[in-house]
Amino acid sequence: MPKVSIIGAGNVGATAVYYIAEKNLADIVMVDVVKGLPQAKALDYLHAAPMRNYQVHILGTNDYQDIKDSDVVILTAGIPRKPGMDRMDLMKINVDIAKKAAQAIAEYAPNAVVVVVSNPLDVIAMATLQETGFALKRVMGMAGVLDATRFRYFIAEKLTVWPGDVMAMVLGGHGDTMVPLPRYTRVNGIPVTELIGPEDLEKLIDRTRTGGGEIVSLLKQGSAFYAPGASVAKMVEAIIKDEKRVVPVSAYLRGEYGYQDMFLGVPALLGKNGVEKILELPLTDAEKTALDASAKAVKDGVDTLRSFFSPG
Ligand SMILES: NC(=O)c1ccc[n+]([C@@H]2O[C@H](COP(=O)([O-])OP(=O)(O)OC[C@H]3O[C@@H](n4cnc5c(N)ncnc54)[C@H](O)[C@@H]3O)[C@@H](O)[C@H]2O)c1
Ligand SMILES: O=C(O)C[C@H](O)C(=O)O
Repeated sequence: MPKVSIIGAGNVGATAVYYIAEKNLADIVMVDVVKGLPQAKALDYLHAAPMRNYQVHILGTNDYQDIKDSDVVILTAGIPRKPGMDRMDLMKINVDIAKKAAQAIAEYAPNAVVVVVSNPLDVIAMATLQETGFALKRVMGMAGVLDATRFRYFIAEKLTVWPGDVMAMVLGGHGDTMVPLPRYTRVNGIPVTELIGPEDLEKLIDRTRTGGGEIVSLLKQGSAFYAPGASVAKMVEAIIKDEKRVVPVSAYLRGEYGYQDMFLGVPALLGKNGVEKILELPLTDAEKTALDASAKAVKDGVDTLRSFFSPG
């Protein structure tokens, strides 16, 4: 049985456990700094095993050593935002948490593929890559799967069609500058641009961009976790089953789309080795301009990250 470890047994971490266990994908280890929390959640899940036919084991622990030899490690440790906050406002606290987790991952799970979830996503992915020293393709961020499923849902709701029939692509950083791409979005093969007019489509794009924020303002404290947990499980499945799925992933770029030395959401082929290939889509001038703006927002975040660690 493959082994998946989830650092952070909060809302996203524990929800990802649910989806992974429901599909019997892997043995799961949940690590958290809060004493008793991961143990209680693991036990609670195991109590459901007879009814839900779980064949996987679930361990809750405060000891990073238990992630030993994991195939995949998911990093969800960190604080979520509150209404009025931008994801970048979480950087200082979450970078420190991510660095500690990354050191433990490098020590105990040196062969793992790492999926970063903590925000600001594309910046924390960079910090995790630096701290683990892992091969570039073995560290990635989860964002595009979530942003695309939101776009898919909003389109399906508008058209009253089966949500699974909508396939969408969202590129860029995981912030309000993300770039949903209607030209690469289809309803069972039909371009969405044939089915929804430009004005209505623009409204759905805006709602996708601010989809996380909409939930933050409704919840009042904390952020989304059901769809994020399901997005994590989809990526875990693609990796451990070596599915070679094409999904938007925050991947380290070395010149793709014209960007260097940064994580950004791009379509990628996901398999047992991590990000096995980055697919470069032809973009119109308007799409590229929007992606440039999104990349700039991420780059500014990475510059801030560097300033935290520069001497003086
Ligand atoms: N990438 C995305 O699309 C996406 C989606 C949703 C949430 N997020 C981000 O994920 C993060 C977690 O969100 P959440 O709703 O689960 O928050 P949460 O507060 O419910 O859970 C976070 C957990 O991390 C734990 N933690 C803190 N420091 C730790 C450490 N050093 N080691 C292990 N565990 C530690 C906390 O005790 C807590 O249980 C936030 O930063 C949030 O912004 C990202
Ligand atoms: O919006 C947030 O802060 C959490 C997450 O990034 C999301 O998109 O739901």
